[in-house]
Amino acid sequence: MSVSITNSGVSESPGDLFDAPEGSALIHACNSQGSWGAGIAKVFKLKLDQYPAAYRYYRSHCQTYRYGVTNHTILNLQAEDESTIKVRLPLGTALVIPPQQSDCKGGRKAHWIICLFTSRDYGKRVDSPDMIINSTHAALQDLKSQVNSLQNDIQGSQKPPPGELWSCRFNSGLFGVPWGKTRSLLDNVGLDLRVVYPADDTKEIDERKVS
Ligand SMILES: Nc1ncnc2c1ncn2[C@@H]1O[C@H](COP(=O)(O)OP(=O)(O)OC[C@H]2O[C@H](OP(=O)(O)O)[C@H](O)[C@@H]2O)[C@@H](O)[C@H]1O
Repeated sequence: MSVSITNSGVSESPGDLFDAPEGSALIHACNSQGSWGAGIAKVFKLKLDQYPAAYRYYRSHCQTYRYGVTNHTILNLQAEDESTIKVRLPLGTALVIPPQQSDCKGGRKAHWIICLFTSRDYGKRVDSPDMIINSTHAALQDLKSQVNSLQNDIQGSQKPPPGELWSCRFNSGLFGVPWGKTRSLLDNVGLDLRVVYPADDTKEIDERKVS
């Protein structure tokens, strides 16, 4: 039985991320290497007829950090004290890609694409679950600050801010992080967000909560 689970501004229900309404933002987890090679990212890329410009935008963003080492300080949530960790940008940040004109042709929906940089690498070299949680926490704080600026700057900007924020159960697939860990961060970041998951992903949130 599918249950819509709501906690603060986060709701969960079966659905397809790409069914998000016109003008909404699609959130997914990304690596810093500029690869949308598998998982839901691959669906984004395979929907290349839908988001080619957004992919190029993400990839060029990663390439600006490829050679220079630009440090970014994030909280180490596993430490007792408020200790921090130095990581390389764009890890621990969010890239908010406005709808790209060339992606919206032929009646295709205009979607914002939000890339949360939660692991530096992917595949066998993916970061540890603890490290992914630290980067996710930092990236969500960054996203909240950017969404607030976009919403406060309506007069100044050309584009309306993102409508609804839709997300998949990011980090829980190829990045191998139990969904409950990421969901706990979403519950505490203070963003209104709709999480959708494939109908066959029948694990309820409580089953995914980790001790
Ligand atoms: N249409 C849809 N609507 C809603 N939910 C959907 C869906 N299709 C699948 N899902 C679910 O969305 C969750 C995340 O699934 P993923 O494994 O993709 O993402 P992740 O966040 O764990 O890992 C990120 C790395 O995976 C990629 O691949 P590469 O690294 O490029 O090789 C990236 O690039 C990153 O690096 C899983 O629960 C899927 O069931």
